[in-house]
Amino acid sequence: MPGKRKRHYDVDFTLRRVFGKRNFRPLQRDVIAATLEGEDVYLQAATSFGKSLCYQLPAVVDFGITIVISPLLALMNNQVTALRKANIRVETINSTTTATAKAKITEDLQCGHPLTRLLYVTPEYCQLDYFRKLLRIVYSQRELARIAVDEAHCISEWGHDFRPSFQQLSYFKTEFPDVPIMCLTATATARVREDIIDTLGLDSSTLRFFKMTTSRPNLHYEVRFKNDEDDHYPNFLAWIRATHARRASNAERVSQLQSQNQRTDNVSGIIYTLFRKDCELLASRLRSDGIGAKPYHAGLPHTERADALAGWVENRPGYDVIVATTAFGMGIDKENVRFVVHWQIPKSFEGFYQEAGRAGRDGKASICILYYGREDVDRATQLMSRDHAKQPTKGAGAAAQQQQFIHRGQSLEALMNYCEATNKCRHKLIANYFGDEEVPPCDFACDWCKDAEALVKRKEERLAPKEWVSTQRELGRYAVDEYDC
Ligand SMILES: Nc1ncnc2c1ncn2[C@@H]1O[C@H](COP(=O)(O)OP(=O)(O)OP(=O)(O)O)[C@@H](O)[C@H]1O
Repeated sequence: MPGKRKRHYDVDFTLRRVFGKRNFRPLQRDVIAATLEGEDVYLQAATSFGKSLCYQLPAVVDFGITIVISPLLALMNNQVTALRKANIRVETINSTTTATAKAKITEDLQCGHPLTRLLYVTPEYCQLDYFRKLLRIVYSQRELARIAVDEAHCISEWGHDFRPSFQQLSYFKTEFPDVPIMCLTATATARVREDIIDTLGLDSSTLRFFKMTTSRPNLHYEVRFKNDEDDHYPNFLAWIRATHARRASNAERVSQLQSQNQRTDNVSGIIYTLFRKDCELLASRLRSDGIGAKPYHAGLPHTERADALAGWVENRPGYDVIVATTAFGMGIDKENVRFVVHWQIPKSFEGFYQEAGRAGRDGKASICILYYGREDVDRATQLMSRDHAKQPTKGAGAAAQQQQFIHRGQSLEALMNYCEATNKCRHKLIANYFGDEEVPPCDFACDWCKDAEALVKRKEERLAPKEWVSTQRELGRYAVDEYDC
């Protein structure tokens, strides 16, 4: 119910009974208490911290309905499936919702006292007059409990260009000033934070601000150097085969997996590529080498994508590795992802951290490998310029888009510096980028801490010289016009 509240909620009981968890993780309880008291909340915490619980649990214990604004279809469907398993009344309206299901949800909202506890929608849906009318009915009955904006960094990253609906989310504070808002993200620099707060119309003097470390100590970060002259596929294939062999030779691990009804030959992972072409090619190459791999990109039919995601989430044979463009993964919670590989430098630092963050969500050691070649930095830059060229050059949003383009360039440059760095722990480099105050632990969990000298040597041996790359660039060698992404 909107407004400042003081009511007793048995959150520990609900945590155990409904969500099946024994204890809160550090600060989850405080975040939950703040939103239940009717405060606006900003929560920034590492990937896999457990941010979703911070709005899901209040939605279950509190009166009224929680509207969750989520940017991606797969993410919504993933969360809805998980919540339904816990018998929580949750719905989603998106392009995959059937007309019958939509009519039922509408009816539930129209009565003003919805039985639905959580409703997942896109920012685009929040713009529809029809939906806003329904929200006003619920609000008039004091049953609009809270608004949660998941993956809130998308407001800043996408809202200025291809998803302008994010910019319209200030509607909630204007129309329902006493309904608490919670925004959640794993990846926001100080500038992005300000942008989020500003766009949502939140008052920073009263906003409850929770910012935790971005550190993921169980992730092992590694940069592998490459150049255009060499195919790095054999390097990856050798690595994954060695991983399979290691697992098969560990009798204890094999019997543990068997007792849990898990396949012993399933090393679940994701490979991110910048281009659709690479994505399909790589998946088929892996399959022909006996590794169960499926492609996933926005150009594939919805049914094929849904099948790839479902097979991978369920650990089905033949679906161990997803080869995806960035259309995959944000917010997806699959616990046993043992590796995330970037086939070339991703387009932004935030994207890199988010995607790497799909690994090791069960807390077990997992590896994040980034194949870095200087030639690819040029390709990523060109891709960005190509996206930018599609934006209108005049009109109200043009200046903001120009600014956004500059920020994207800075983010890519920061990632390039991360890859080139041979003088600092990778966990520390990530923490620096996101402005963490704490120094992250790294127990030999990065290539620099493991063996700095060997890292320097590999870099010298494998990267193309800067001068050579710049000459090739001038010759237009790295044009990406033929790529679809
Ligand atoms: N208190 C808890 N005890 C045990 N497990 C928890 C707890 N809170 C959350 N989890 C589990 O942690 C995992 C990650 O949670 P969640 O998906 O909410 O992460 P997130 O912070 O949104 O991460 P990302 O930003 O990467 O999407 C989930 O499997 C969730 O069930």
